[in-house]
Amino acid sequence: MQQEEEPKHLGKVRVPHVLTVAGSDSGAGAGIQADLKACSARGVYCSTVITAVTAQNTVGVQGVNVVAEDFVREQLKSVLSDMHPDVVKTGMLPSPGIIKVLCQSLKEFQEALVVDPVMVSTSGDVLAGPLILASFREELLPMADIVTPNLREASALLGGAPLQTVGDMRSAAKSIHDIGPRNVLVKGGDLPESSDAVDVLFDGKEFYEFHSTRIITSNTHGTGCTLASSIAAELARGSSVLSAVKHKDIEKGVQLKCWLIVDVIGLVQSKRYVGSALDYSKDILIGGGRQGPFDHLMKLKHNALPCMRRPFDPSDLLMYAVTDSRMNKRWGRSMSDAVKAAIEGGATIVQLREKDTDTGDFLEAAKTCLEICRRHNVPLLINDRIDIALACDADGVHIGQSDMPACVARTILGPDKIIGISCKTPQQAEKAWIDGADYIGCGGVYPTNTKENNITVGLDGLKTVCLESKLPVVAIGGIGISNVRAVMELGVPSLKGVAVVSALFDRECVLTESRNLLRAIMDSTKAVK
Ligand SMILES: Cc1ncc(COP(=O)(O)OP(=O)(O)O)c(N)n1
Ligand SMILES: Cc1nc(C(=O)O)sc1CCOP(=O)(O)O
Ligand SMILES: [Mg+2]
Repeated sequence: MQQEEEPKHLGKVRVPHVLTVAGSDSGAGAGIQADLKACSARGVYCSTVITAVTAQNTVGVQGVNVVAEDFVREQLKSVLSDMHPDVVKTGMLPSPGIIKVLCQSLKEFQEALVVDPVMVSTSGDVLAGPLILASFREELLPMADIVTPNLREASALLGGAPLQTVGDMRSAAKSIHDIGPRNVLVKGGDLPESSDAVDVLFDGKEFYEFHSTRIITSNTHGTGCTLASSIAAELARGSSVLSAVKHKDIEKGVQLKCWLIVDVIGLVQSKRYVGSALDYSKDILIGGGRQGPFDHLMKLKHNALPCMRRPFDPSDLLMYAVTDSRMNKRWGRSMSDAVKAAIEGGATIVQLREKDTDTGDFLEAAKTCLEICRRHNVPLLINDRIDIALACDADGVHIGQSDMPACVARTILGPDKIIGISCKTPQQAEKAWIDGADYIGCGGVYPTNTKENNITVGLDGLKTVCLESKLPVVAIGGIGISNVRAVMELGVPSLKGVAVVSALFDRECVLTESRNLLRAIMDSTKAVK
């Protein structure tokens, strides 16, 4: 009997999807490249139909090569007929013919439409002439769910009178609405003499003003594309929210403008996102021109810090200092003072293990500790708290068997962060390896007062785990200057060092204890060789 074929979509999740129809920017600050990054940052898939290839950098636009209309049609057909995006977002549309082709395709497929009427680049280069303007007005705008002109574009769409006040923006929004789009967002980022940035939305009935603090930066290339893409992404994500809101309100018998609610929320979120990315990117340097790109994913600076993070090196586990807030309190020192002293005494890796510190205080202290660690090229891990590790961009986390599963932590933290897992058995060590951990902590080697109800595995238990482990091992639990030799002299290659809490931090002078312990570790490793 022939087996029935399993439906291809079974068990798969459909993800929100924006198609951008725009030009490529070789400098990657605007255009297709900005749209891809913005959608990715907002958690939405982005497909691309390229209308033109520009030679462009932070100085300006040096050249434009328009893609043939037929080939734009072919790209549109490929994406729309197969991938069914939720929203189409347009950017640079360099010829009336391309606008016509796009409008024909959109009529066939009926997706929601966000139009960013790109006419003048932020460097001042004109990207669309009068014929294109006419096509925008006559063909594309009447189909748009939302159009997002800046002051110059709004002025161009309406015959050229400059917009100088919020009042002018309101009138312009209304006049553009008369052309046919359902919503008009006039962006006032360039409005003269205003301390905050004001955007005006008109939905055909009411005006909404969105105020945000103006961010003083020259890294603004691609802001318009990014905002429009982000709005498209929010719309793509919101299609299910929309039906949920509708359903709830029909049940309550309340009349609500559902589309607008979703859209206004989406706009606020989009503006907030662009503001955060601009603020983050104020001090990044890419290119020598007047207007640089910004960092859509807000990650680039991490790699540019003076002490760059390096890949995990198992020999970092040699003397692993694990902090304890109660001990620091007892001895009247801050977390960062304790960390600094341990590092100066030779700690090769640090873990912040703070069981009773408030989240806000923990985060601030972690940032300070991270600066110290980066300066000394010592990795900093956070115990249990993946949120804190992410928030301060620590080098990784240490988690136990009852904490978040390591494979989930790996998904959240990505491939570059260090993940350590506590293991007491070879089976746990095997699972840690499968789950993508970088090292395991094995203990308690000796009884300890630092961790309540901790099972002691002894030197034998440690040795068994080390012999089976495919990952490097650090020993923990009751280890100090008096017994470190016995641990290190097990001489199993996977055993890379010892992790200690009280032997360093429940002492008067962390620096002295660290130096002495390191000397003892070094002596015992020499003895093993
Ligand atoms: C290096 C190292 N090894 C083991 C542990 C213990 O982690 P866990 O089992 O999650 O217990 P808590 O530390 O969270 O009490 C560790 N922290 N570090
Ligand atoms: C945090 C921790 N984990 C352990 C384990 O066995 O997994 S023992 C332990 C406490 C270690 O503190 P001290 O060095 O003061 O004994
Ligand atoms: Mg834990």
